[in-house]
Order: sequence, then C-alpha cells, then structure tokens
Amino acid sequence: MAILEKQKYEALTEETAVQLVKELNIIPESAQVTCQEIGDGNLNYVFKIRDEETGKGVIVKQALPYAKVVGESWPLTLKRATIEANALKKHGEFVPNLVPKVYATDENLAITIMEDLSHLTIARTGLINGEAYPKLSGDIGEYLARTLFSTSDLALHPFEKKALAVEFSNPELCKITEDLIFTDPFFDHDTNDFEPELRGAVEGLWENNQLRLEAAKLKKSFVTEAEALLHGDLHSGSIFASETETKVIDPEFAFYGPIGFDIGLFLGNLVFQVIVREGEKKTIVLDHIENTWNVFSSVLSQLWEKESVEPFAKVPGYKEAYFQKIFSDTLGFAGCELIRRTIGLSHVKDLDGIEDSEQRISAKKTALATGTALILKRNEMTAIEEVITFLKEN
Ligand SMILES: Nc1ncnc2c1ncn2[C@@H]1O[C@H](COP(=O)(O)OP(=O)(O)O)[C@@H](O)[C@H]1O
Ligand SMILES: CSC[C@H]1O[C@H](OP(=O)(O)O)[C@H](O)[C@@H]1O
Repeated sequence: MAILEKQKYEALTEETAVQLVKELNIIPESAQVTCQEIGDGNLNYVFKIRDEETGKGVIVKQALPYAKVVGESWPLTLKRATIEANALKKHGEFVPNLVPKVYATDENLAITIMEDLSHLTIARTGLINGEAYPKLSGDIGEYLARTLFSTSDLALHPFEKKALAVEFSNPELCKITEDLIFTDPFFDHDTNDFEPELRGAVEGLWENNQLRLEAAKLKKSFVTEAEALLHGDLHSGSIFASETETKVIDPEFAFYGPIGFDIGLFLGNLVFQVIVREGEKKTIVLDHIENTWNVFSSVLSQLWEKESVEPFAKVPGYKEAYFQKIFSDTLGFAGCELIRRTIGLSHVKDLDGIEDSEQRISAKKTALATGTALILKRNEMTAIEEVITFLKEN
C-alpha cells in the first residue's frame, strides 16, 4: 500500500523513505537510488536519498514522536515537523538564497522533503577544523535582519502578524528551551552534565543571585516578547557553509519570540571558537562576531527607514532605543547559550571535542566566565566593539 494513502504516522526506514520520494515523483520510479540515515542531531531522522544516475539528491527529514537523544521516555510533538517546514517556507520568502528549498511535506508522516545540501559542511564542524567561511557572518547578518524585520510588527499588519504568531505557536519546543537554556543550568538540576573538575565553578553560578536574577529576566523576555518569527535554535550546527554559500536549516524551534534570541545564539556559538582558537584564527571569528552585528543592524536600519509600517518609526530616538534593547538581549542570550552548552544537557563539540582534559576544563571555565559576564554586563555595553575588546581580553 502507498505510504501516503495510509494517512497515519509510521517511522520511515531507508526502504520506505525511498518508496515515499518515488510516490511523490520527486525521484522517478525507475531510478536506482541509495539511501542512508545520516541524522546526527538530538531529535529527528534524516534520510539522504541519491539518484545514482543523475547524482541528484534529496533529504527526507522525519520527526519521531519522542526526542531521539533521550528515547521514548521523552515524548515530543510531531507538530514540530510542520513548524519546521512552514518556517523554512516563510523565511524563504525573504531570504530564498539562505535556506534549503522545500519540495514536499506531509503532516501525518511528520516529514519535510528538501534540497540536499551535502556539498556544504555543517558550520560547527568546519569552524572546529579551522575553516574561515568568509561569507558566514555577512549572510547570517542578512538572514537575521530580513527574516526578523519581515515577520515583525515593523513590517506586518497586526492581524497578519498575530495570525502568524498563532500558526507558529510551539509550546513543547519552547519548553525545552525554557528548561535547558534558561532554567536548569542555573539550578542543581538532574539534566545538567559537567565534569567533576567544574563543580566549584558551577556551584559559583548557582550561588550567584545577581546572575540568577538576570537569567530570570532573560527567560521572561523569551517567554513573553512575541516580536518576530525566530528560527529558535540558530547555533552553528544549524548552518551549512562553504567558501561561497550559507544555508540555514532546522528551524523546528521556530516561534514568535524576542529578536535578540536568534542573534544571541549564533554569536554565543561563535564565542566558543574565540575561546578555543589562537592567533589569527581567533581574529577571524572575532571579525565574524563584529560583522554579524554590523550587517544585521545596517540591513535592519535600511528596512526600518524604507519599509516600516510603524507610525512611531520616525519618532526621534525610537530606533536607537529599539536597537539598544536588541543589542542587550543579544548579549544576554549569548551568555545563557555559553553556560547551557557547557554544563547543561546538550553540549557542543567545540568544547567536548578537546581531548586534553586540562585544556578542555580551562576552556569550559572560560566559557562559563564569559557567559556570566555577558549576562551581567549586557546593559552596560552599547557597541559591538566593546564586546570584541572584552572577548580579546578574556
Ligand atoms: N538539507 C540537508 N542536506 C544535507 N544534509 C542535511 C540536511 N538537513 C540535515 N542534514 C544532515 O542531518 C543532520 C541533522 O539535521 P538537523 O536538521 O540538524 O536535525 P535535528 O533536528 O535532529 O537536529 C545535519 O547535521 C546534517 O548532517
Ligand atoms: C533534547 S533537545 C536538546 C537540544 O537539541 C536541540 O538541538 P538540535 O535539534 O540542533 O540537535 C536544541 O538545541 C535543544 O536545546
């Protein structure tokens, strides 16, 4: 029986994934294909199917009814697949060159069939291997400015914006972020995961009430400020890159949230590379951090001047106040990401991949101190150059 006719969820296998793309005529019935499950993320299956004759590839991504990294004991909504596909399509309206093409979706099967980007490398892997990715920060700055402006009240009629906020209501995935980024790392919670050598530093965080107060304020912003349609999990593992191209994948955490969240997650993940790199290679990443903010703010500023529908947009001082709020949120969210990826449930290879244990512990202590400082100093800093100077000195 045809898979689509069943109209109900079943976990795909390499065989049924092939059957599906043939049923949908994405690859001809007669084609000789290979199929491999290549998912390395925390949550989903990713099948790569390749037509041996034409070399054409497609990706079938399927949500499981639970979080893959933990297993069936952590049930998770299948609706995230529809959120992901719709977010790829919505963001693709504004930055078609920076997201994969979506060929088909099926809500029952919780699948997105999309462009195969295997000619690119996941940016986290490339950066760890010392790649420079000259286009990365310019492209991500552009992606952030265009997707965030175009889905906000600055660009949309309030009815349209609120309808989108409803469409992208994503409570289960938001709860993961609320717990894993904004809560658990600041408490002695059993999801936390860190080496015994870090216990002193971690207990220092738990006893730092000023830090916990600021983390609480950032969590409140995340939970309550429905400013724009966010990617929701914009770390360097959600970006494919090469010397000439950048593509953003995996927006299953998309929802209406504070604009600084996407920027902060991206910059926070670049900070890991500032911590682990030396010399000129460190400078390349510092330049990416500065350029991301500069491109983001300059494109957003142009869009604000030319296209904003907000009557207050021309009121002297409003734009500056709006940008300063995004800037300080960005630093705070970057700080939370640094802390949670160091001691929380979900780590990063940038740190965990350091084989020498003394070096690894030292890098992790730096990540915790940097994250703490970004959270605490976020309202004192007003320009990206100050952040760069701070990162160079620490
Ligand atoms: N469009 C794509 N083209 C090629 N490979 C992909 C594509 N999408 C995902 N992948 C591969 O699958 C992995 C997991 O995908 P991802 O969307 O991050 O899954 P998860 O939601 O489980 O984190 C990526 O790291 C990448 O290697
Ligand atoms: C159990 S979910 C943990 C973590 O995984 C997600 O990342 P990804 O889907 O890219 O692997 C997200 O960052 C969550 O916080």
